[in-house]
Amino acid sequence: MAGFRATDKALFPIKNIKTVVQLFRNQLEHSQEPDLSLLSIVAGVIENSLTSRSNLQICEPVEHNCLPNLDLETITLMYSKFQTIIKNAVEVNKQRKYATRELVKKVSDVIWNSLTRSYYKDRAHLQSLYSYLSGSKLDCFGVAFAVVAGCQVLGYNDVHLALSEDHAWVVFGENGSETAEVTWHGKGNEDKRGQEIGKGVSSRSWLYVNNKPVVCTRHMEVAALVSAINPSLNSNQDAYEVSELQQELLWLLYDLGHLKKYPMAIGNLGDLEEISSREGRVECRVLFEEAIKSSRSYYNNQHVYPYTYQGGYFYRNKMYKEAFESWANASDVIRLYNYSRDDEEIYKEFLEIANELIPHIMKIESSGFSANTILKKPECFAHLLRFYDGICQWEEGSATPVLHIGWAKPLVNTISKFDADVRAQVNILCDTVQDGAKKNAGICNNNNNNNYEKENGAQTETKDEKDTNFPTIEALTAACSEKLLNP
Ligand SMILES: CC1(C)CN=C(N2CCN(c3ncnc4sc(CC(F)F)cc34)CC2)S1
Repeated sequence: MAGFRATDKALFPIKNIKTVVQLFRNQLEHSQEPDLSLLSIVAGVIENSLTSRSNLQICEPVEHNCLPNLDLETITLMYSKFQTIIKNAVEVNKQRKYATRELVKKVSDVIWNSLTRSYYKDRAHLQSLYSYLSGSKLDCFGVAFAVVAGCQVLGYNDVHLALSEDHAWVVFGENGSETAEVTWHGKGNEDKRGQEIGKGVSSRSWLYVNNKPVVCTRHMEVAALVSAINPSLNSNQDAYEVSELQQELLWLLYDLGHLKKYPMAIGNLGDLEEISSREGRVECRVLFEEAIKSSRSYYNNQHVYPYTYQGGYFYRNKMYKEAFESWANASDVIRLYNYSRDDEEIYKEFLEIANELIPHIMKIESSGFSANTILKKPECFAHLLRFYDGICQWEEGSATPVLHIGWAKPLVNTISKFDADVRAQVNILCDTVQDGAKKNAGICNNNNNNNYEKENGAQTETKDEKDTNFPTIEALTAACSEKLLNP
């Protein structure tokens, strides 16, 4: 059983970050299960008190990492309140070892029906049990987390959090073989709570990551609540103590091995390290590489965010060739999915890369001041083609279109910045067509006569002599723009 033990209570009143980390360490290293409701309440109290308007007190510089007084009374009251809400609402059949779909749905209903009627769901700081217990508000992730914490209170340790890159649900039963929706997703969509995770069309959408979600252990659920800590004070400032606490807790979880199978949490830690790196720790660049390795090792390389974490890092550090490669790798992931209306988040990600970040880079690079400009590098052109090709292939076979005229101008603008002699050095190789995975007519084959069948997208490599068998880049560009202009 989990629990708020004497060794934990002895740490109160908690006055600094070091002691909060100690509480998490006690919970994580103790043989029993870490107590999700206790840790979520503690993290939530700290976050909300340091990011709420009311508390813009200037911390005593002496302590520097000063925290609001976390006294035992406050935490115990909320901890008991959550236990009472759950235990009073759900009678437990002691004989059952595993949760049933009815039980999971019942816990989801208890949380769902106790939420404030209507509130701005995308607001920050709505992810913790503190938010639920003090304001009856939770965001989409927060509802799923609260359901898992509720099932832990009832003793069902088979119920675990399953995470895609933009959604959360639960697994339960023997070997976690059952799945259930427990929260909503996106705006204006009917919630599917109680249903098992789609086997149909939706399962081929990015939202369900081709059935390769991060299925959490209890310890990884602690990593999820820590990852969900939101230090933002407003749209351009963070509360220093909150992000420092998040960084310390992520390093604790990293050292204990609980981030190994959690690419996004590793990426979060990489972002925090880029902002303020810790002595004696690996460079943030290594963390972004580890997140990619984790996705490749455990999730069949079906996750996009590890590459956009890395691409964002390269972009911010003016490493544009490397950024192009990361984004092309992200595009190689998305090309095998079918775009569905639930995939807005990743659509916006690719739209920003294609129509904001890449054009910005092209503008800088063609301003003529950069000596060793990427415009002379055929591998940069190759990465860009692979990036655009992946988005085109993403659209192919999808019920919902991806591209529209708004994509065409920046795309053609970008491609035309590379001189013919640079473009000529890019050799487009075609994979043999394989069965099974998403087949597609690449952006180039419907407009030229060569057998430009491709599976998993066009491979490109730089080659010095021009190879006449392959489509000229003009044909490719024409194909691109023709496809864009007449979808
Ligand atoms: C490269 C980016 C644009 C930067 N931040 C990104 N994030 C992606 C989402 N984030 C996450 N970080 C840890 N765990 C999770 S679980 C989840 C889905 C939600 F519905 F539960 C999201 C998410 C953190 C921030 S992707």
